[in-house]
Amino acid sequence: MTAPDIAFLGPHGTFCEQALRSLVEAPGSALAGSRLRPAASTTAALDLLRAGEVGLACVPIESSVEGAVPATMDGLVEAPSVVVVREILLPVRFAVLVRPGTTHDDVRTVASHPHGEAQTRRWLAAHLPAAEVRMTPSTAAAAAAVADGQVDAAVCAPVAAGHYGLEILADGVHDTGDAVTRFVVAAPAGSRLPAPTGSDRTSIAATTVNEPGALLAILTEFAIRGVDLTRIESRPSKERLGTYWFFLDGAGHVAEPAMGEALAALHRRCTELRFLGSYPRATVPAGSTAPSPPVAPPVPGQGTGDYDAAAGWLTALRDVPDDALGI
Ligand SMILES: O=C(O)C(=O)C[C@]1(C(=O)O)C=C[C@@H](O)C=C1
Repeated sequence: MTAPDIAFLGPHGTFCEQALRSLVEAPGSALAGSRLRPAASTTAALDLLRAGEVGLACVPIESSVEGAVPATMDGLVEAPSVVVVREILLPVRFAVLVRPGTTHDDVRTVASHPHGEAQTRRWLAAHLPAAEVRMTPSTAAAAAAVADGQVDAAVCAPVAAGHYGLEILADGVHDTGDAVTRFVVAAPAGSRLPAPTGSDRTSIAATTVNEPGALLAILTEFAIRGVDLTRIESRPSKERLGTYWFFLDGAGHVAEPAMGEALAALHRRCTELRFLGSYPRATVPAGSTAPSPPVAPPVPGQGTGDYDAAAGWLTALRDVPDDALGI
């Protein structure tokens, strides 16, 4: 199989590119040799995937400091469907980059991605209080804008300095230490899912009727099967005010009975249900001081073996020979 082209949030020098490279350049990666194609936004990266111009798209989905990336959440539920096949956790460290020779006093404008700005807001207020802050579609787009002379400084990844011929004015810039951003790699719906590893995550998006307890009923389908929910978000359905997509991530793989049964129950219960993928749970790379996300202990009686035993018991109850006594 030839390695697929992969779109990512560009231009070159984004955290997204670093995250993707950590996957593609890992020893033995099935993606070695993939062509990486920068896209102007997360929406554009997912559009390239939907248009069939790339086989995969890597986009940021959430930050430990700033939360969800709304454009990605919205992009994941659009039609035609896509599925997440990998997640990547990347510790993020920001630098302030400037054109060579620029000093603190020269900085009148500073640009970054909204998540970059949100993670360095207090630092900027303390160190560049007079600078006007502008938003760009990515942190590397901010670095490119500095190189073009459109702004004086960018809050971005230190690697962007090499891409755009910039200098580091300040490094290790953050308001909250040990920030981690989570990225996902999406494939067209119908792609073969990664096999269960024993430590997986499944993502779905669901809509439901507006009645008391409707969301609780969804959550209950996971709770009664011992599925640890790792994230819940809502986004407007965009049809009218007050209607939402609920995005849920849970520990487990759709191929496992607990998760599979929970999803089947949601299929009966929800107005709309989108399966957004089952993929291995990522951990923060070794060497980082940032902690990996917590993992809940397994719930007794809810393992695959327990489900198999229960299914066998039920089959035996039902499987009565045709000539057996009865009424
Ligand atoms: O702009 C980038 O470099 C990105 O990869 C996006 C992104 C994000 O969406 O959160 C990734 C990491 C940082 O938190 C800031 C920006």
